[in-house]
Amino acid sequence: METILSVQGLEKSFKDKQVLKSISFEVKQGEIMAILGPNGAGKSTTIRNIMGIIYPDRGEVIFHQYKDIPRHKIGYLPEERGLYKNVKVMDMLLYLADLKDYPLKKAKERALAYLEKFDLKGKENVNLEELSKGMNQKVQFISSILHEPELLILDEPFSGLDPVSQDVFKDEIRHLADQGTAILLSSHQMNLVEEICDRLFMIQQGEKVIYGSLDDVKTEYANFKCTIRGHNDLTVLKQLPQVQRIDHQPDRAVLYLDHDVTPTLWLKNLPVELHIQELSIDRISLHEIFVDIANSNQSNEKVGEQHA
Ligand SMILES: Nc1ncnc2c1ncn2[C@@H]1O[C@H](COP(=O)(O)OP(=O)(O)OP(=O)(O)O)[C@@H](O)[C@H]1O
Repeated sequence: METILSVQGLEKSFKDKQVLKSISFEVKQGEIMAILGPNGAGKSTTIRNIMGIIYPDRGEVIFHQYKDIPRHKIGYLPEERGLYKNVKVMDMLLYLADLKDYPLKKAKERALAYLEKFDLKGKENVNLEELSKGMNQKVQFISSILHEPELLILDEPFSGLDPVSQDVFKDEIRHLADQGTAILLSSHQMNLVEEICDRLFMIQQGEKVIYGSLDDVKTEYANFKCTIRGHNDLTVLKQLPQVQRIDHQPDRAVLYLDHDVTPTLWLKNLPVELHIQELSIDRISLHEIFVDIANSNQSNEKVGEQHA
C-alpha cells in the first residue's frame, strides 16, 4: 500500500527539555497506525508537529512526496475537545466542510447520514453547547471525516465515550480504513487499539520503543501466559520450569512463561498433582506488553540515574 504520511527524524525541545528524539514512522493507505505511550511520552507533540500547529527543531513531515501538507486532505480530531458553543450542529459541520472546499450539498447529505449513524438524528439544529460532552465529541469526529480526508489523525478518539459509543467509533474507524483512508490514532485504551490497529508505534520519553505490525509486535514481545484456576501453593508453582513471573491468588494463578516456550511441550511437564479446574494458554495482551515495557524502561532509567 502507498505511503501517505512519512514522519522522518522529528526532534523537538521545549526550553531545555527534549521531548521528541528522532521520531520516524509511516502511515500507509488503508491502515490504522496507533501511536501509544504513557502520559507525557510525546504523542500529542508528535501529532501537533504533523499538523503544523508547532514546528519541529529537526526532521520532516512528508505527505505523499510533498512537504506542504494539504489541509483539505487531512481530517484531525484534536485532544482538546469542544468546538464553537453558540452555533448549530449542522451550521458548524457545513462551515468546516466549506473551509476544506468540500461541496456543500454533499457535505449536508453526509452530515445527516453520520448524525443518524452516531445516534444524533434530529440534532442538526441544536446548539453545540446544549449537547453532552460525548455528543460534542461525536460531532467533532464527524467534522473530521465529513470531507473524505485521505489521512485521518485522531488524538485520543475514545476518551470520554461510553462503551456503546466507543464501539460505534471503532467500527467507523475500521470502515474508513477499509475504504482506503490512512489513519493515525493515539489512545490509552489498549483493548480497543488491539482490536483495530494494523501497526503500532510506541513512544516513551520522546523515543521509539516499539514499531511494527501488531502481529510482529505480539510475536516479538508477547510471551505466552498460562492461567490456572484451582487451589495451588505458590511454592509448587514456583518449581515449574520456564516461568518468569507468577500472579498468585488462592484459587487462581497466572504464570508468565519464558519467551522461547513451546506451549505444547511446556504443558507436558506439568505435575499430575496440580489442582486444575480450568487451564488456558494465551499470548499476553497489548496492555500487558505496554505495562511491561513502561515499567522496565522506568527501572532502567532509575538504574541509570543511580549510576550517573
Ligand atoms: N507547549 C509546551 N511547553 C512545554 N512543554 C510541553 C509543551 N507541550 C508539551 N510539553 C511537554 O512535552 C512532553 C510530551 O507531552 P505530550 O502532550 O506530547 O505527551 P502525550 O504523550 O500526548 O501525553 P498524554 O498521554 O498525557 O496526553 C511532556 O513532558 C509535556 O510536559
